[in-house]
Amino acid sequence: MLKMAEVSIPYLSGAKIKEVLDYDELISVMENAFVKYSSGKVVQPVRTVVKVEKAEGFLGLMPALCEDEDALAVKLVTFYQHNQEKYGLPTHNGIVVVFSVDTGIPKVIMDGEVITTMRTAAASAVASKYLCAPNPRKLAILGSGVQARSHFKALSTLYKFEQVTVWSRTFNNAQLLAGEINATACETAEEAVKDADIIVTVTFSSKPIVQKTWVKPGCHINAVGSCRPDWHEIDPELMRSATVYVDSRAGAEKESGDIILSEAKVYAELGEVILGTKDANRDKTTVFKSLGMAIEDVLSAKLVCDLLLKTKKS
Ligand SMILES: NC(=O)C1=CN([C@@H]2O[C@H](COP(=O)(O)OP(=O)(O)OC[C@H]3O[C@@H](n4cnc5c(N)ncnc54)[C@H](O)[C@@H]3O)[C@@H](O)[C@H]2O)C=CC1
Ligand SMILES: O=C([O-])C1=[NH+]CCC1
Repeated sequence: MLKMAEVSIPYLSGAKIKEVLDYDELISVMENAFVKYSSGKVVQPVRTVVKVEKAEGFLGLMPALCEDEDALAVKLVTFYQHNQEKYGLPTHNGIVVVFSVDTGIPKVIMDGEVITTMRTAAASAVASKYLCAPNPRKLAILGSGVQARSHFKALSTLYKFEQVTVWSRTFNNAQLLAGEINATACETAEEAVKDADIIVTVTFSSKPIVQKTWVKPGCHINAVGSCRPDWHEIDPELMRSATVYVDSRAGAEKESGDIILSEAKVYAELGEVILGTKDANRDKTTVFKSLGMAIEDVLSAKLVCDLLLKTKKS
């Protein structure tokens, strides 16, 4: 067995990861991540976040261990909301470091951007699968960045939508995305969400972008932005009147402005619904408040290792 000083740690690029990951497989890996988390099989402290005042950015430290899955890793991720407009760079960047559970020696370092992009959308797909009413016809996407695109792809693996609408702060960006995915660009968020069966909120807004009176009763909302305690994307009235599901109660209580500012009650973790210990209120308006969990990254990274190491050997 090699000692740390003798190890040369391989690096897997985002391009390599993109070649091997697909949404079908990731959706089932995310389902397992939620189950393992909500059955107490995961050691995962709430994310440590360092604010980078100068750039209005944040660095998040996200470790997790799941002995059942022989998986120990940490994601280090930055979210710098002005990167795109200032530098033409992605707003989320990072790496995942995978360790041997047995020896604690780092095995692989890999890009964290592609994993973040894809696993977040796969997580929302799992939430939609369990929480939305049967046969959703209309999808509304609020936001037109990286997650807007990945959510469209992930949700399209589960559903054939008759109508997809896009709203973005800048109408031109909504049009651009709508052109790519054959959707309708809307001038207002109200118009976009009208009669939608599934709504995805994927912006950096710190103020609500969707109001209770605009949404069809019984719709399902994947609320994916607003990962700070003083940011929210969803109208507090809507939060209080919906059945609210989260990825992690501990994370939601500390990090989610949508929950903290509205004082909405969390009904269940998504993992509890999958386990069957909490109901999926499909006939009611449901919100899945996603903050992102380290175990999602850890199990995604394990999948990448399995796929790429297998590919290498054959
Ligand atoms: N829950 C989770 O696991 C994850 C959540 N996120 C969050 O999802 C959101 C979207 O992420 P990406 O698509 O990667 O970012 P992005 O930078 O690619 O896209 C952001 C979108 O938000 C819009 N936007 C920015 N400021 C806005 C404002 N004040 N009002 C309305 N729209 C605004 C931009 O125009 C753009 O359409 C972010 O809040 C991000 O932190 C991202 C990764 C994981
Ligand atoms: O889970 C994650 O990686 C993130 N959640 C919000 C910003 C990044």
